[in-house]
Amino acid sequence: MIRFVDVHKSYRVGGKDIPALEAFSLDIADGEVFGIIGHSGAGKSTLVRLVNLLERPSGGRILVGDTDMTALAGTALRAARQRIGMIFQHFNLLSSQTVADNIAFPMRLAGGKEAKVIRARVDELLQRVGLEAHANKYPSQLSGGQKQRVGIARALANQPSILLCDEATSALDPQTTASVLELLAEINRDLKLTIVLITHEMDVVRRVCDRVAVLDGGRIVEHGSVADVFLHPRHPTTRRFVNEALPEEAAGAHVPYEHVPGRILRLSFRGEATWSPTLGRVTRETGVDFNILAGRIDRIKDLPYGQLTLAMQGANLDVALQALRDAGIDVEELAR
Ligand SMILES: Nc1ncnc2c1ncn2[C@@H]1O[C@H](COP(=O)(O)OP(=O)(O)OP(=O)(O)O)[C@@H](O)[C@H]1O
Repeated sequence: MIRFVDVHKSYRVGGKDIPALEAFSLDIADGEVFGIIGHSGAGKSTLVRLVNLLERPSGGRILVGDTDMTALAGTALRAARQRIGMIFQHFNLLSSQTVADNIAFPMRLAGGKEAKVIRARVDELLQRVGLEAHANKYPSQLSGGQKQRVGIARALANQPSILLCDEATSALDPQTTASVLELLAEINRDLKLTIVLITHEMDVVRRVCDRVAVLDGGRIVEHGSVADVFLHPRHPTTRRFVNEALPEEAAGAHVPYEHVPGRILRLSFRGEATWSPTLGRVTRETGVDFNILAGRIDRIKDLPYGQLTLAMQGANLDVALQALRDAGIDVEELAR
């Protein structure tokens, strides 16, 4: 568990304390992939760097498991940091060292391991990130995606229980982003490692995260399961992020409703409900008519979901809507 208790952070700039993060409390559970999304300057990097105390909070406490990180210094802090791996947007690899030496670096730094143990661990990590054939190359000979894989292998070297990802896919093209996110999801599943991932893209959150916090101007404005936040964003900032990932036109938001007869409703289906013919059954049983204005089926991490924007009409419409809700479908009225 990573626990932030009433944490806040200011930076001293020109003799003044400028707040970067307002007081917040947040729990991140063991083994989850937790996303932190926000625009530039929202405080994401500050938040993630508080976990391993690369930044010290101005107030409050940060607990990692039973350890109060804010109470640590010196050797104890270095030991605690070894249990927290980190990857970066620009990879931060040592350009004069080979891939294998970059991966071995944190183990050499920590000390106490024989060269052959380090070599075996490097081989294992190269295999995990799919870079067996590149051990003796230098970072400049690798693609961006391969560099980030080296960054991931290096972050895992000392068998951390937490992996912090600071905009880890922001410098990568969409296809490479997808493969790096897949690798992170696999690592989370196999190693039961907690991942804290910061990003400015909702699509990254949708693909890999279990829960998400939305940061705006140094405040957490919304947090919850990705399915809840993604399908029912409440705060305007969250809505903007979701709309960037799912352009509103695709959800039917710009259909001129005034010319469409009936009530305009958005139905959201999750999991099993995505595949069952509930809409057909309910409309048949209640004699309600519907017209599909927009729709999609996709996944939020491993959860299939669907959203349909419908114009519905009929004397039994309220009965039909209740039957849909009873079947576990979220029903939102967009216009009457
Ligand atoms: N070392 C620092 N000294 C002074 N101010 C800082 C420092 N680091 C960050 N800030 C300020 O704190 C606020 C939050 O910055 P932070 O880097 O955490 O945001 P961010 O959401 O990660 O943005 P980006 O995506 O651009 O990195 C910003 O106003 C920034 O200017």
